[in-house]
Amino acid sequence: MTSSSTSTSAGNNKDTQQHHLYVLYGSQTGNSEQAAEDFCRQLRQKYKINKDNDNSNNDDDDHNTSSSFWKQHNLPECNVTTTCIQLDDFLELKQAQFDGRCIVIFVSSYGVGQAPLGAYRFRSLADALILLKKTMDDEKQPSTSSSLTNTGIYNGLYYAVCGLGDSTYPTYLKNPTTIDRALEAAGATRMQPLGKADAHQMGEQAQDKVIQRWIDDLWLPLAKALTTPPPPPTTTTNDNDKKGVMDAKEMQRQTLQLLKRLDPDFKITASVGDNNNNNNLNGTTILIAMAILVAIVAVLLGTGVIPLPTSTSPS
Ligand SMILES: Cc1cc2nc3c(=O)[nH]c(=O)nc-3n(C[C@H](O)[C@H](O)[C@H](O)COP(=O)(O)O)c2cc1C
Repeated sequence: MTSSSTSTSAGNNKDTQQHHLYVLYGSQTGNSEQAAEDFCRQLRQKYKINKDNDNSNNDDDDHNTSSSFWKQHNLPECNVTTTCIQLDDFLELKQAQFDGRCIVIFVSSYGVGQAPLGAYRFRSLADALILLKKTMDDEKQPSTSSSLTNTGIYNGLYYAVCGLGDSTYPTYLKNPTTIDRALEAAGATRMQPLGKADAHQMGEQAQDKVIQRWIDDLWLPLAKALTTPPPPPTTTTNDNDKKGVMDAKEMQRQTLQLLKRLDPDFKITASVGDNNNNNNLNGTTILIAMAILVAIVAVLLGTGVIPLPTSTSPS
């Protein structure tokens, strides 16, 4: 499936902050996809901005108080839009646009601890990020090995992963665990611990109940992450210990570069291509080059440097 849906938590007001959240999923039999969609639907209710003291429009849930979630928690009011999309579609169709500073992931394990449908590419990205981190750690001097380093690609990105699996498999939650660790290894900040929703459990520990509790626990850390002003951005990963925030465009560029290295067939659209790659001619550059060429030919013809073809009349 390659569909995505975008929705918003509230109407627009000029004083209201605007934030965008990608809700990503990888799902073989639909459980993670359902959880992601439920999350987006609940977010619209939870984060909605109520008009002050307007209780006339009573909804059938417990969130319809005169004070919004934001006010209750003393946070600046936010209009949060979400895009619910498969993990690999985020990389391929959205070209890894990390512009919202936050991502929330619902993903299962399939096969033997492998990725489910629509998450293979994201999993290979995760494996590569972990390998990159390991290589960096191995190269570090023993005297400094105690200080944590990361690849720095996702410094400044907030994330949370809810994993779905089945504890009867020896590879229980292997895929969500790998993705969770990879994002941390790349410098992203975990908003809350990995969710462990086990299809084998019943009662209070049943998969859907665990997912709902994980979602309920996320509202506040997510709201804080969305409204915390980011430190000044950096475009370098050289000094990882500085933990400077990576510019979103740079996160995107480095992710796409890595994906291209993992799979040379991976398509990077021209508009988000490698900034350092001068082979990326855009439409304007080509038009200007053509205009200059036409002007040069006109001058050469006008000055007689290039003779005009003489017409021969039929005898
Ligand atoms: C063929 C098959 C393989 C599975 N492999 C794993 C596995 O390796 N690790 C795990 O934790 N769960 C495994 N599961 C359980 C699923 O992850 C679990 O049912 C989950 O709820 C599916 O969510 P989804 O519909 O979003 O894919 C497997 C299930 C099936 C049917």
